Amino acid sequence: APASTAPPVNAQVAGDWPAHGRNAGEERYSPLAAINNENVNELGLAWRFKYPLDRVVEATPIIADGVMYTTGAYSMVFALDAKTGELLWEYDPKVWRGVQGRGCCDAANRGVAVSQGKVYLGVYDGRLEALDAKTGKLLWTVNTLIDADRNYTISGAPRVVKDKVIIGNGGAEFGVRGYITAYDMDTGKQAWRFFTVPGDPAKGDESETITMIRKTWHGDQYWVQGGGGTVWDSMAYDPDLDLLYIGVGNGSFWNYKLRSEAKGDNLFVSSIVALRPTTGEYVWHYQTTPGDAWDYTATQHIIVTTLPIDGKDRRVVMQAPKNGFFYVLDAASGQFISAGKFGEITWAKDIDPKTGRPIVDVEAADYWTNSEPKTVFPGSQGAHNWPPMSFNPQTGLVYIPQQVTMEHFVPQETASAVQTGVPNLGIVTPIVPETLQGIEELAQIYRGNLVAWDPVKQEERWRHAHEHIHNGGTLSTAGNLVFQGTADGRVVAYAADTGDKLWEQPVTSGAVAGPVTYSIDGEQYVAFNVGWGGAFAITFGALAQRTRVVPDSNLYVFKLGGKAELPPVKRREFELPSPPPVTADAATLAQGKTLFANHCGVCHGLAAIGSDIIPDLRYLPEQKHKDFMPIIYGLQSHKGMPPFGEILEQDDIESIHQYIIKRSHDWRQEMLDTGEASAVETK
Ligand SMILES: O=C(O)c1cc(C(=O)O)c2c(n1)C(=O)C(=O)c1cc(C(=O)O)[nH]c1-2
Ligand SMILES: [Ca+2]
Repeated sequence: APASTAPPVNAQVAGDWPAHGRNAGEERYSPLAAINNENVNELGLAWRFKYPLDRVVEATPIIADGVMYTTGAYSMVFALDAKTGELLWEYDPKVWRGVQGRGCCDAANRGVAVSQGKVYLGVYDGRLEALDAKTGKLLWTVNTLIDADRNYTISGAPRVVKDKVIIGNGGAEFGVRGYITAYDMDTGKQAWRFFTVPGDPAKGDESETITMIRKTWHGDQYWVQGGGGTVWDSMAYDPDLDLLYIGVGNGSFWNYKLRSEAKGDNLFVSSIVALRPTTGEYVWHYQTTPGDAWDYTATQHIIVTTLPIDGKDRRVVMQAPKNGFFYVLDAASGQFISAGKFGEITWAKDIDPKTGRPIVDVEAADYWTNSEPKTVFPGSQGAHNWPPMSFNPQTGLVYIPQQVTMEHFVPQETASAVQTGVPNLGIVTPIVPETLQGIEELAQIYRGNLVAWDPVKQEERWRHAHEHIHNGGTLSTAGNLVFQGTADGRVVAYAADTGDKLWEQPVTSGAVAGPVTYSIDGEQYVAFNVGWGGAFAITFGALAQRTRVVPDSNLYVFKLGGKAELPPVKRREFELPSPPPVTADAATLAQGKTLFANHCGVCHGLAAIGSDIIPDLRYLPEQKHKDFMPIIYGLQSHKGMPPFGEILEQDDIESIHQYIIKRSHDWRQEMLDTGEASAVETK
């Protein structure tokens, strides 16, 4: 095996899944082959763990010394006997659920890091915590946030590199300044902090790196808004080069003109940056989308491995960011080696092989210069989002949860000020169709694919089409297998070389997380976290509801000949809602529509179409209509409904309520007209 398969911790234990991407380079490849393309159809359930909350599950479990550590919504941690599924301990960081309003993308958590008897957890509200791996007892906690008034959240998994534990955060859709911080893994004492974008010039630059990148920003607004560049998911480490690679997110505002007068590259937005893990010192960067204006984060999974390039083994960094190009870079220098289109792209024609810069299609994608709305591929969900890919050194292929997305970018003329709990993009909130027919038309475009990509030739080897986008991450093994869960609630195994589908099992909900494999006492297991949620599932409910999956979050562990009973699989049936009458006039409804889009749609679904993980407001029961005002004022903040009392006036709330009622009637009528609903009237 190439050097890159040496895991960072528990190096000797081939059967473990000791770190987020299994090894330091995060290949998500396991050398285990007891389960293989010959026998994978004999997989049966070994055990299952039911999460207490039927909400989003994005975690990659860690398996070390026979224990599995996984997380559910609101950063809750569960330690399970990896052989039996017995719950050993659980830890609830008691996140105040109302902080949900500060998150763009659901109460997600992508898992913990485990090292030397400690479990490290990034908490949704910005804490980083260390727990005793044996007992789950809290050992230390630090607040990683620099500004309590800004909308920072943590969804990502911390990484342990040498003696440091490292974590970033999210929030670039709201207006924050991105950074990443390293803490001493024993004490939690801060070791270093690396800002990804420049801050208030009056306060001075924190480092020469900040002075360097400030030259790529223009105007006097970028730092007021925060600039973005959040490090909300990917990191990888190369032990030989001693480099930490971080994936940096989109700019804030999205709108390039409002953010930086449509000038400059805006470093390190949408970049991969290499740092010294001991000091946080800058080493190199590669920017995938200079002057990003489309939420083209480069936070997607980073893999460090060795590839044969022009006949010579070369250490490389690979990424398939939202922007649709697959990149191979030199791991030591960041030098551009090659790129290929793995997604549907209209924003750029190609990458200039000499400079490594994209050739932007101004006509197709520039919505800011002439304030002209543009429809651009990919959209903000990306050609690939956070669900991790995997690299199999045997086939030489990367397995990408690819997707086709697009977006109508409608620019705002003037910028709004940052406000707690309010997204702030510098564009009009994305529009989705309100009618079933419109949704079906859009759904013909929004498609997911499992793509097997040859990173050396930069070409596709095979693909499987999925009905929906936002499918799960991938795992590849020495058993010539690729595993992936799907948005419509299946877990599937494919042959890694040919792509033949070999095994499939329906499960209780949509699967978005990356699966893992491990072995105990000579027996191999494959684990899938299943729990529908995340940005697409909640915000784009119009499309996401088509999967018909219901919130029913479980961790499924399979083995050859497993005999445990699978729970019944239910799918959503659309019933007829029975809303109260609409009493508002057209102008009030129009106002309600805009307010809903700006304040409610992120969680309850644009156009008030929800996938019912977070309540689908078209189906609000009578009592909730009665309590509408107190709920908006915080009556249910303990359940995740943020208080909007300081954000919305009573008239605003009334118009939002009327708009929701109107949408409920529209839906009811469509159900009747199309015969879609199961004929039952609901109360
Ligand atoms: O810019 C950011 O700070 C930020 C943060 C997050 C997050 O923390 O989950 C997401 C995104 N952006 C984002 O653009 C995105 O598409 C996304 C999807 C998800 C998810 O969990 O499904 N999170 C995020
Ligand atoms: Ca983003």
